Amino acid sequence: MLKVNELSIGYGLSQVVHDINFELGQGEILGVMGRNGMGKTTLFKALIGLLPAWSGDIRMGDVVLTAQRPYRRVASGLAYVPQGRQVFATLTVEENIRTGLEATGRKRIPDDIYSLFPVLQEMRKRRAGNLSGGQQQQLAVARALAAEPDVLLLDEPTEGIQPSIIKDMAKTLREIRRIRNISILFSEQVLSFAMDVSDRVLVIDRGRLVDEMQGQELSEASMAQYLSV
Ligand SMILES: Nc1ncnc2c1ncn2[C@@H]1O[C@H](COP(=O)(O)OP(=O)(O)OP(=O)(O)O)[C@@H](O)[C@H]1O
Repeated sequence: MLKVNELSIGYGLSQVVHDINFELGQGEILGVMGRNGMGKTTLFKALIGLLPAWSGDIRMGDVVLTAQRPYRRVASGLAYVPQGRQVFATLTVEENIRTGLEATGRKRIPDDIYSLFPVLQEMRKRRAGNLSGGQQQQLAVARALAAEPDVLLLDEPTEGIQPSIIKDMAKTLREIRRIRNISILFSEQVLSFAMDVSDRVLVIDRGRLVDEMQGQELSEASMAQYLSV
């Protein structure tokens, strides 16, 4: 599916991500875990094309995405849920979901979106700015899924969300994978969430991938040195 080879990224003269290599399998849920400032957001922005790669490449199957604009990457099957959600506060829920259709040329919201997120159907005429944090996160995921991606990128999906809602979100991601059979890459610091959803986890430390674990190997003990637990 998504393949990242020797990827380096930075800002100005300062390099933040160093020579990252990984591959996301078909239908796999893969986590990138690390503390604040380790380079997770930088990596995700480069994957979707909001930041240029300094070197290395990003591929979807045989298609090289590295120099493509974000909308081209969406057309190639990537979709991105940014950290902090960034829904359009003054647009309605339904209008927000429709913005996810733009790169695809399709007009119809896929049928499974409102069954995955019934609360969004109830609130589809409300302005997104009036939704709770958890509902906005659902909306951001729904908007990304409207593009019918093969790979869903989620940057710190639990940030600012209540623990009870975090459990629901883990369940929803597994359900999305079951229904759509897509691959999911997420970044995280919340260990319980990663334990709930991941097939596998990569650990990022100062911009380098330093460890890899299967989901069942995740524990407070195995991750203590990498997270603030
Ligand atoms: N626009 C920028 N210009 C310069 N340096 C930046 C910029 N954005 C981030 N950085 C630096 O890059 C490093 C990695 O930041 P990044 O946001 O990717 O980390 P993160 O792991 O996503 O952390 P967080 O959980 O806080 O979002 C940090 O040292 C940060 O200060």
